[in-house]
Order: sequence, then C-alpha cells, then structure tokens
Amino acid sequence: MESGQWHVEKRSSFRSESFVKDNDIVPETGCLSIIVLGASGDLAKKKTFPALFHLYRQGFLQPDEVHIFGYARTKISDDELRNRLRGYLINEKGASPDQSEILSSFLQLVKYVSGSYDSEEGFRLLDKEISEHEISKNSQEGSSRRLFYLALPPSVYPSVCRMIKQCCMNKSDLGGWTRIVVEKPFGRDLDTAEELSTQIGELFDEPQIYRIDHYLGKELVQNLLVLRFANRFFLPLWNRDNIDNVQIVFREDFGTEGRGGYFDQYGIIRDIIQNHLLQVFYLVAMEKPVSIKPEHIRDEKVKVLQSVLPIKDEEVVLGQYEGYKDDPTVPDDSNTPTFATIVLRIHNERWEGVPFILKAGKALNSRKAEIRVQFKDVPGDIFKCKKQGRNEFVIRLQPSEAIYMKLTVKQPGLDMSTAQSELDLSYRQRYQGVTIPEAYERLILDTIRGDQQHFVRRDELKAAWEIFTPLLHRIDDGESKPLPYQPGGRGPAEADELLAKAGYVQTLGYIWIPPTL
Ligand SMILES: NC(=O)C1=CN([C@@H]2O[C@H](COP(=O)(O)OP(=O)(O)OC[C@H]3O[C@@H](n4cnc5c(N)ncnc54)[C@H](OP(=O)(O)O)[C@@H]3O)[C@@H](O)[C@H]2O)C=CC1
Ligand SMILES: O=C1O[C@H](COP(=O)(O)O)[C@@H](O)[C@H](O)[C@H]1O
Repeated sequence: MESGQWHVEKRSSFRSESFVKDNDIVPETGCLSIIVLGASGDLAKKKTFPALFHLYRQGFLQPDEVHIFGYARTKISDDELRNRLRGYLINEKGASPDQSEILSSFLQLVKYVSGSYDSEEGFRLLDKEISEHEISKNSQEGSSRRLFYLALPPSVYPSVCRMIKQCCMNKSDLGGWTRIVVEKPFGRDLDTAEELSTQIGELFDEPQIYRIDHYLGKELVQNLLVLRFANRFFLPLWNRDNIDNVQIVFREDFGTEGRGGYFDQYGIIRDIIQNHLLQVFYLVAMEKPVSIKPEHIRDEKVKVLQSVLPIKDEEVVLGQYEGYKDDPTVPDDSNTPTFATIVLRIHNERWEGVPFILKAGKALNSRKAEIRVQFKDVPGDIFKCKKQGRNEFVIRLQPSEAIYMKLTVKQPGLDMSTAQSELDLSYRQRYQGVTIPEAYERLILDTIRGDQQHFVRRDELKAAWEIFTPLLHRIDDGESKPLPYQPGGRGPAEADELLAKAGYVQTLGYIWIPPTL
C-alpha cells in the first residue's frame, strides 16, 4: 500500500449473537393477513407496501401463509391497486430488473376491498375476504393472525378501531391474534392524545396496540442502547461531569411540498420533535434498563421523560420558511412553525445543567439527522487544545450512517502541534455489502413477531405530550410566533444564538467528510 492512501480492509463477515432470543419472543406460524387501511394513500404507497415487499423478497413473509389486503374508500379493482404499486416499486431506488418476477408473485398476494371507515358494510366484506383466505390456507389446522395497519389520518382511528373490533377480529379457536398499528401524530396535545388512547384502549389491550414511530426502526437509533450500555468507555463519561451539551438535529432540504394541508395542522414540533427526536432523546438520556425486555426499556424511557423540566420561552426559537404560505392548502395567516430549536433540561443526578438541544427544520440547506454529544474543555489544557475545538461524539443517523469521535491529535510531522481529527466508523465502508434495512421493514416485522420494544407505550406518549403541550398551546393561540427564514439556509440566526447561549462551541474550519471507498 502506498503511504498516504486510504486502505480499506475487507473483513470476513462475522456472526454476532442475536440478543433478541432473550426477549421471550416465540416464532409463530400459521395464516397471516396484513390489512393496510388507507391503501390509496401516500404512506401506504411510499412506505408500507415497499416494506412488505422487501420482507417478502427476503423470505420473512411466506407465500403459503401471508395475504395482504388493501382497504380504502377509493373505488379501484385489485389490478388497479397492483398496477399502482408495481409502478412505484419498480422505480424504487435499488430495484433491479430481475425483481420483476418476484414483484409479480408478491402482487398476486395483494387484494383490494373498498369501503368507508365508519360503516359495518365495508368491514364485513373485508372480514369475509380475510376469512376466505384463512380457510383456504390453513385454518383447519393452524391459528390465524390479523395485522391491521392504519395508514390513515388519526381523525378516523376511533371509528376504524370500532369497526375492526365489531367485524374483523381473529376468530380461530386454535389461537392467533389481532393487532393494530397506528401512525403518528397520535393526538394534537395531551388531552386529545389521552382521549384517543382511551377510545382505542376500550377496544384493544395494550399488547395489541403498536404505536409506530419509524425513527425507532432506524439502524443507528437501534444501536444507541448497545453503544451506551455494552461499551465500558462510555459508562464513566456519560454524565454532567464530562458532557457539556447534546444536540439532536433533524434537517430536510425540501419544504412541505404536497403535504402543506396536513403539515399546517400539525407543524414541526408535532411532526418531528414530539415523536422522532424525543425518542432519540430518551435513548441518549435514560438510565440502564434492568434488561433488554421491552417493558424494562420502556419503563426507563418514561422515567427520564418525567424528569424533564418545563420548557422555558427563552429557550425556544421558532421559524417559518419564506414561501411556505404560497402553498394554496396553507392559510395566508398561518402561524405554523416549519423550524424549531428547543432546549430540554433534565432534573436528575446524571444530567442536571446539561442542555439537550432538539432542532428540526424543513427547507434548510441539507438533509441530515444526527446526535452530537459535545464534551467539556480539558482541564489544565497544556496543549492549548481549546483553540482546536472540543471532543465530540457524533452519531449520524442519516444519510451516510456513521459513528465518529472528534478528537485532538498531534499533527503528523516534525512540529509538536495539535490538530482536530476523528475516529470514524462509517457504515458504508466498514459494513461493505451489508444492506441496512428500512425502518418500516424492521418495525412491521416486529409487529408480526409481537415485539413491542420499538413501539410507543401509552404512558410514554402521555409523558411526551405533557412536555410539549404548554408550548404548543402558546403557538396555537398565536402567543409564540415563528421568525421568517430563507429556504436553503440554516434557519433563523436566533437559533444559532440560542445554541451558543446553551453552551455549544462550534469547531471552526473543521468539517467531517464521510470517507469514500
Ligand atoms: N406520508 C408520510 O410520509 C407519513 C405519514 N405518516 C402518517 O401516516 C398516516 C397516513 O398518512 P398519508 O398516507 O400521508 O395520508 P393520506 O392523506 O395520503 O391519507 C391516506 C388515505 O386516507 C384516506 N383519507 C384521507 N383523508 C381522509 C379523511 N379526512 N377522512 C377519511 N379518510 C381520509 C384516503 O383514502 P380514501 O379516500 O381512498 O379512503 C387516503 O388515501 C397519517 O397519520 C400520517 O401522519 C407518518 C409518517 C410519514
Ligand atoms: O414522519 C415524518 O418523517 C419524515 C422524515 O422521515 P425520514 O425517515 O426521511 O427522516 C418527514 O419528512 C415527515 O414530515 C414526517 O411526517
């Protein structure tokens, strides 16, 4: 190897022990019906059906067991739905022409039923179709499993759940189950979320309800527990003595295109911060769970949430990008934020005084989601490291998944000078040839396996809404107003000022560049 060249070592694949087997989850077989309600919609097309296809392609959904039903009000035939899906799946990133055959066999498993969301007629028809499939497949000798995925606006969840309960529950005497998957945003504030939880809770037990947050299915989010609790060197450092501040950042380089009507009712806090970023926050801040059993993990999440102090107005910056209101589905006087930076503070022994800065924005200068843990300055700084910048531990969730540690090293050469560098675990380079599964793929598989670890429990949801509801009400009442910002930029300058005030020190002149192969 020539000196100075990037050397990429091909490592033989190694098998790691799966820790899922400690989770008390017993694999099941038998007839499986997956029902996508809202099959005509955006989420179903872009996420739910592609995830099902990927699971099928990898052998996780067996053709002799599974059948998929689309349900919505739109009147289309089986073939029309299949053609719509084919058009989308064939053009998906990474799709190859040799998938055409497998795609056709997948689409043959898809059937469509049309009906409304609040009358028994459609759901009785749906039940008849599911039962026919169950009888044809195995019901004489096996159990049957029914998974209802609500790819629908939350306003129709109560009536849809009632219809499922009245008309479509699993009827096999031989066992099986009925589960429902509900999407975010689950409610608009504490009261509406609790009301929704009560309505659904009267119909289904908690183990039947899977409140999905797709950030919990992302590879690096799932890695957080392992990183924190399986590595000795993080244990003594992960606290207020060493960490100065933590940033959890979501940026998108596009606006609300095509979804302005939906977005304007919710805004960036309900769309991203109260759910996706808060889930990441728990995993960074919570204490070690008793075990990796879902209930133990979720108990710790609730505890840390309950230690969060009320958000202070002076620790919030809201923004709305210029041009947002040009969307005809957005009212001219909209007060909805498309950007927010919010500082959360935890009142406990580990984190007292450490700001957790949650930042999310649409129409910014890049698409990126990351966690940035910034350490305090080195005491007794004999190398004058301060001018190089602080140590940072960064977990890049997307794109270019990576974990890297920014640190100060001796600049190679005869001089005794220091420079910023990094220890870098870039996934594309380290795990060559390994496909990282899509979040929805993983989470749908978890629902089939009955693993609720990566889903939101009712008390967790309540604690999450408790944190944000007062601020959301101030925004809804027009008391807190978003500042205008230029699309394609960093968001309002006031957000950077808040970051600096919270203690974040930017390393000037240093940018981490993901290594290329
Ligand atoms: N799209 C995305 O990227 C994401 C969406 N989500 C969540 O997933 C769920 C579905 O989202 P998405 O697919 O974008 O939504 P859509 O607006 O595309 O709605 C899905 C389907 O629901 C039916 N529908 C729409 N509006 C109503 C209404 N007011 N009353 C009754 N039925 C209606 C329509 O079917 P029909 O008229 O044929 O019955 C539509 O095809 C939402 O909760 C959303 O917040 C979460 C993460 C990402
Ligand atoms: O839930 C949502 O997430 C997407 C971003 O998801 P990602 O996996 O691409 O990071 C966001 O665009 C959308 O507004 C929101 O509803």
